[in-house]
Amino acid sequence: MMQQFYPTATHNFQFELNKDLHFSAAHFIPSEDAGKCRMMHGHTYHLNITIAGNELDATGFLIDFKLLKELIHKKYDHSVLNDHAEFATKFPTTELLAQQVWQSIQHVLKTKSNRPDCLQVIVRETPTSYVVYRPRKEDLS
Ligand SMILES: Nc1nc2c(c(=O)[nH]1)N=C([C@H](O)[C@H](O)COP(=O)(O)OP(=O)(O)OP(=O)(O)O)CN2
Ligand SMILES: [Zn+2]
Repeated sequence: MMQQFYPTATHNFQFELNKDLHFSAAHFIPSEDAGKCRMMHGHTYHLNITIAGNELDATGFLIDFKLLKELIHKKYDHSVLNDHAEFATKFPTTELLAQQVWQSIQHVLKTKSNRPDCLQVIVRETPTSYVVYRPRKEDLS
């Protein structure tokens, strides 16, 4: 688990939920600028996902923690990130993975009647490197 202090997303929602999850995957960055990362290699990616909203569902959930894990872990664990359709025309950098995770989650949140939003995705690729992705206001529901 990414047990540390996280950068925080500022907002005025009443409820904020955070989910830590991790998955193992391989990738390569086939760019001249990527140095040794042009070669296939693997990481255990550690993620922190922030969801916020003012309304809960009938169960009293903002969103089920389990759903977030299912969405992301099932999709990427023990896979080659470059093989996924979303990385057919772009490289699976930490930045673009964080953006993609946000898009996958927000797509599902939009179907929920209580309409929570994903405000932040942190992807840690190595013990010393991580990215924080936050949507623009106009990207939210
Ligand atoms: N802005 C980005 N820079 C780099 C990315 C990236 O996704 N976004 N990715 C890589 C490589 O994939 C690499 O796996 C991670 O790089 P790095 O943090 O440099 O890994 P090291 O273990 O070598 O880092 P130390 O400084 O030795 O801890 C490269 N750059
Ligand atoms: Zn890498």
